[in-house]
Amino acid sequence: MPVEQTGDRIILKHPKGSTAENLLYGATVISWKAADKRHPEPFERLFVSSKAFLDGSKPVRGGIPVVFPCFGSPTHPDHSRLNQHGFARSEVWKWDSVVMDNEAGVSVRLALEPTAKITAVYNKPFHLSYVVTLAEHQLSTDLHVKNTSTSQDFPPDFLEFQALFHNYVRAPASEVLIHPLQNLKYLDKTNPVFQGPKIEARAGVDVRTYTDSVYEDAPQNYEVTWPGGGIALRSVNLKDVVVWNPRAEAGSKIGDMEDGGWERYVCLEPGFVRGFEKIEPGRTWIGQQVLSVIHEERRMNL
Ligand SMILES: O=P(O)(O)OC[C@H]1O[C@H](O)[C@H](O)[C@@H](O)[C@@H]1O
Repeated sequence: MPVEQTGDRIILKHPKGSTAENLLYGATVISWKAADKRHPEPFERLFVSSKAFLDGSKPVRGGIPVVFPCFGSPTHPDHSRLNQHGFARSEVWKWDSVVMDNEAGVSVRLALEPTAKITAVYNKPFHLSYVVTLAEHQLSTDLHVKNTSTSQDFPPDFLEFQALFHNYVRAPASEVLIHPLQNLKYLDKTNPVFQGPKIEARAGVDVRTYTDSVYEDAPQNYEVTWPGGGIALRSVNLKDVVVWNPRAEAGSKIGDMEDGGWERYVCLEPGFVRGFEKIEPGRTWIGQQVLSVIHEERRMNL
């Protein structure tokens, strides 16, 4: 069976050998295994901390948590009672359907609607659906956000939100380079005194020191490479991108981070996180990303 649902998770298997695993909790992708031309056996492409909680008691430290409707601490009045990064990553989503099941891709849809628990902290009408698609060398995730308000009032009952895919890309963190981010404006969240905006001077961005940078109006087409491997990331409607690695400086203070875990991943997170996306009643917004295996050695010349 290309799609298997066990109690709390969904397993996708592509006929060419790649696999993915999705928890209903947070709709979090916790595993994506894919081969490349040099390694014909599929291997893990995402990082999940060995100390991560997978039982629904805490957002998963790793994989691809879905951030909605706020990124970081809430700044919008509609989000004032929410935790950091919102509720989508810490609610149990519903299984919806198999969207596609052929050589082109194996694809499933999960959904999240207001529950009493959500409404107690976020009283806005919405419907989320999340489509995860596995191809031989690719994983795509699409978040559909619908404003389900039927209000005819003026001004309209807008749904205002931020959204982001918090990808923990498994990689030798001390050796990765991410590009193209040069000349982009970014906020440096590691700096308690002056966050910016600053301008990125580097052709290839590394994470050898504690990094938490929010790039604005980015190209939505990136590569993270290291000697012997890499992942390409393309996004749609996610104009910003965050690069995060806590290193020991901040990582050693994260309770569910395994020792030295920061050496084994870089977070490359496409999102709409500067300002707010705003949709009218009845309207749907779609944010999408495609993660692709890079097959050949593609080291930047810096
Ligand atoms: O610990 P979490 O709530 O999962 O957040 C983990 C990280 O997420 C993003 O990358 C933010 O830019 C960071 O500031 C934050 O530390």
